[in-house]
Amino acid sequence: MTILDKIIAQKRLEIAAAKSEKKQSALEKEPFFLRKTNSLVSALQHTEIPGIIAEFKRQSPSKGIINDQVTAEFVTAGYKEAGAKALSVLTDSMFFGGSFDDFQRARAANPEIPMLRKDFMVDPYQLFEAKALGADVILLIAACLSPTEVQSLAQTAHQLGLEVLLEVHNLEELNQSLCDSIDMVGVNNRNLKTFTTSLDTSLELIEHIPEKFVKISESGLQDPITIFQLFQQGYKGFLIGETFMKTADPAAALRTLQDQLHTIANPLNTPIV
Ligand SMILES: O=P(O)(O)OC[C@@H](O)[C@@H](O)c1c[nH]c2ccccc12
Repeated sequence: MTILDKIIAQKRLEIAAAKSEKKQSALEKEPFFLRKTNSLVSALQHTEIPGIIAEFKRQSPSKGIINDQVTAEFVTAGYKEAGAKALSVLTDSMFFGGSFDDFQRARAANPEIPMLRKDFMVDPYQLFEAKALGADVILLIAACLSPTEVQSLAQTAHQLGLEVLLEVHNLEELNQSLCDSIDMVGVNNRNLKTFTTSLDTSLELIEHIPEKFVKISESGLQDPITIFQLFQQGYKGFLIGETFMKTADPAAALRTLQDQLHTIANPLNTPIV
């Protein structure tokens, strides 16, 4: 059993429990359910420097605890202030230490920015949950869904006004799971079996992703020059968690990266004396 299998098995148990506690019809009555969402596609489409999607991530199966000293509202408000184009907040508790509470606190602190509910989505009920939490975007991971499931979850997400980010790790997943109902393709540089990250994944897959999808590179990103190279290859968004979260002040780490990206994009923009 791979770690992904374990995560999905646990997720199905959690979903069954959640359904018996709160019906889908009750989720539809929650205050955020009818909220108009913020578009990640529009936020990334016309960006002149790499668009950073800054993630709030307390822990991961590969690294254990990354940061347990900070709150979601403090970090995400700092991320926005530092120039993040969007936020990603983990809601999986068992493996990533996230929670609905983290998501809601981040949402309340940042009403105007696109927010991704980062979790393992396998059931339409979770899309209703995402909407009720105030999410704008959901993630569908090709490695744990059949192509038919990707398509039907993506369609339901669209009916709820949520945008869809499809995550792939290799060409096979890309070819099998890509469909018209998704908005963005995220290439995950992390191999889910070995947990190692290789940016070659992003470099190799880019030419196979049709023009119309906004492209996002995910995981293991740190170096501004590399991020800029991927941007020049066609990636608009960059999903970054650990690089920021492993520091005492994640928003300050993002600010440094944003400054470096601006300098690379505009090297002559130094004051003339
Ligand atoms: O912390 P990193 O290496 O910057 O990676 C962020 C993000 O890409 C990663 O958390 C992630 C990508 N896809 C996922 C799916 C589930 C949980 C987490 C993830």
